[in-house]
Formats: sequence, structure tokens, C-alpha cells
Amino acid sequence: MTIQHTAYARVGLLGNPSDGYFGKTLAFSASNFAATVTLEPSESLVILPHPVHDPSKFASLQQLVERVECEGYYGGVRLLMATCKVFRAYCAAHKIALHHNNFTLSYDTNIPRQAGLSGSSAIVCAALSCLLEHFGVGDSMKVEDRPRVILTAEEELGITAGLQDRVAQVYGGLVYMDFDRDALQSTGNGIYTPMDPGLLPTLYLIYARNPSDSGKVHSTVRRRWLEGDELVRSGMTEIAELAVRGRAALLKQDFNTFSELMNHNFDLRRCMFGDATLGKMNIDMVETARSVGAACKFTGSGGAVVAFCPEGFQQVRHLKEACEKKGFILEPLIVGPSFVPPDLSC
Ligand SMILES: Nc1ncnc2c1ncn2[C@@H]1O[C@H](COP(=O)(O)OP(=O)(O)O)[C@@H](O)[C@H]1O
Ligand SMILES: O=C(O)[C@H]1O[C@H](OP(=O)(O)O)[C@H](O)[C@@H](O)[C@@H]1O
Ligand SMILES: [Mg+2]
Repeated sequence: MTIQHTAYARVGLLGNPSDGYFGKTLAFSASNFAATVTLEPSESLVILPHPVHDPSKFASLQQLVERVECEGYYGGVRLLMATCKVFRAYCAAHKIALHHNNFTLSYDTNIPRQAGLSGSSAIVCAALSCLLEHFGVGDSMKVEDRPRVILTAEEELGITAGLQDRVAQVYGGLVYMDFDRDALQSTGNGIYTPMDPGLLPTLYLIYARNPSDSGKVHSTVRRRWLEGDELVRSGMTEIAELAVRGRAALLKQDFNTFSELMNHNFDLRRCMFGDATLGKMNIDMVETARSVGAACKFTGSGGAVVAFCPEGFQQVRHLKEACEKKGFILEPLIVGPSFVPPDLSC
């Protein structure tokens, strides 16, 4: 029997990247893009390379170099392998018995690669769902544990990342997340509150072919945070607070405040990471949106931005024109389905 699971892109709406630093975030899954993993029973355990994303054949030396310079050495195979490893480790630690039937895993994705839309964790998330179903152990891995398992797979590979992406992908819809230090230290998980996605205004995604390696982007700030750098420590605390205020603004449908918080989120990131790390094109996307008065910030660590036009339709038209001039792609964001029902009182 063939098993197939899908996970959507995610948009960090407010508070990111404080998820990696005991902060708070608001994020949602976006069904504009998805990764799909397929599992089929087979004699041996096989991980199939993707014909485009895991190339091993090139037209020329030049093409090989261009590919590596633009997208790095790696594709999704290592993500699938790491998912298998951490899945087995979780099952062993929780005394979950596994049968011995082998399988073949393959994947496909249209999430723009390394664009801060969590393409990496979408592949891991969908693969984990396939393994849970194949081994019939879905009830044994708690939903709140799954983001951590997905993150562990990427940490295995040395990818610096936080939990928010995985939470948005496992829970679906819009989620408010509190990465409370005590909760994380005692359970390994944050406190995740699904919210009503109907609270969100129409938001727009702007992106360009502009891959950025989230691990590389984060490594210096991570090191500075660990060393106790005052700017990074206080910046992260302030960014986390934006998620708290953003949640309150959404509940009140106060979109003026919401716009200010989005802009402030980007300004704080810029101050901590510096322009050279953020990248010229990424900054240009934000500034292009702001040139028409839209609020704007990164969806993740770079590559794509989320924009909000508080003044409505006319402003959206101006935003569209400004993006077209720069060659950026603009599209309305579609919030993905909620897999854990939102608590409508929150
Ligand atoms: N679209 C993709 N196809 C295959 N592998 C991918 C893709 N996107 C990311 N990866 C893998 O995940 C790693 C980390 O990607 P990351 O920088 O986190 O990108 P993203 O922002 O899309 O999550 C990459 O080095 C690569 O191994
Ligand atoms: O910097 C961020 O906002 C996020 O960066 C990573 O996500 P990515 O999609 O790979 O850019 C990281 O995994 C998140 O935890 C950060 O919030
Ligand atoms: Mg990633």
C-alpha cells in the first residue's frame, strides 16, 4: 500500500527568529506551496534522490559549479535519512515496537528552495507522517513531540533552526507559540496554542530566486547569543514581545498596530544580523513593499517576505506594480488547514 503525506510552507508572522532563543512567535502554514513524501513497501530500505533537487548528473562542469554556487551541495536525501534515524531513536526511547517491513521513500516539493519558507522541515514533516503510518504508531508519538523530532532531524545535519517552522507544519493553520525556557527544559516542547486563522487579514508573499542557507544566516547570531552579547539578548526579548502584542492586536482586529509590529520585527532583525548577512535582495524586497506603505518582514531567515497592505486594494495594486518593476513575485498567501482545532477563546 502506498502512503503519501504533504506538509505546507510556513510563514513566520511575528516574533521570529526568537523561537530559537526561548522567545515567542506567531506563525502559520501556507498552502501556496507544499512538500509531499511517498512511502512504498519494498524489499530493501531505499531513499530515492529527487531528479531535480538531488542531482548527480550534469551537462557540464560549468553547470555543476553553477548548481553548487546557487543551491549548495545538498538536497533532500539527507533530510529523509535523518528523519528515519530520529524516528527510530524516538521509538527506541519510548519503547515503541517497530515491525521489520522495509520501504522506499521519495519526495517532491514546490516550496521555493531555501527561501525562508521552511522547505527543509516540510520534507521532514511529511516523511515523519509517512513513517508513523507505515509502522502504525501514530498514536504513540504525541502531536506536541513531533515538531521536536522534526527539528532533531535537522540538528543531526548541523542545520541551525528553531521549532516554530515545525510547529506550524504539524499543527497547521495559525499558531501562537511560547518557547518558555522552563517548559522546554522540562518537556522539550514549547506551549503551542492554535488560533483562529480567520483573524488574519489578507497577507502577501513576495519572493525571488534567491536561495539563502538558514544555518549560515543564523550561526553568528547564535554564537553571539550564547556568549551573552547584550544587543542580541535584548533584541531577542524585544522580538518575542512583538508576538505577544501581535496576538492581542489580532484578537482586537487592530491592524494599524499589527502593521507597526511587523515593521518593527524586521528592523530589530536587521539591527542584530546586519545587512551583509541579510542580503541585498532580501532587504530590497522589504524596502520595495515599504515604498508603497505596506508593512513587511521576513517569513523566515531570508528569501521571502510577508507584506500587509493596511490601506486596502489600491495599495495592493501599487505593491504589485512595485514588485513587477523589480522582478519579484507577489502572491496572496493562503492559510493552510488546521490539523489541531483552534481554541476560539484564545
Ligand atoms: N527544496 C528543497 N529540495 C531539497 N532539499 C532541500 C530543499 N530545501 C531545503 N533542502 C535541504 O534542507 C537544507 C536546509 O535548508 P534551509 O536553509 O533550512 O531552507 P528552508 O528555508 O527552505 O527551510 C538544505 O541544505 C537542503 O539539504
Ligand atoms: O530566521 C527565521 O525567522 C527562521 O529561520 C529558520 O527558518 P528557515 O525557513 O529555514 O529560514 C529557522 O528554522 C526558524 O526557526 C527561524 O525562526
Ligand atoms: Mg529550513
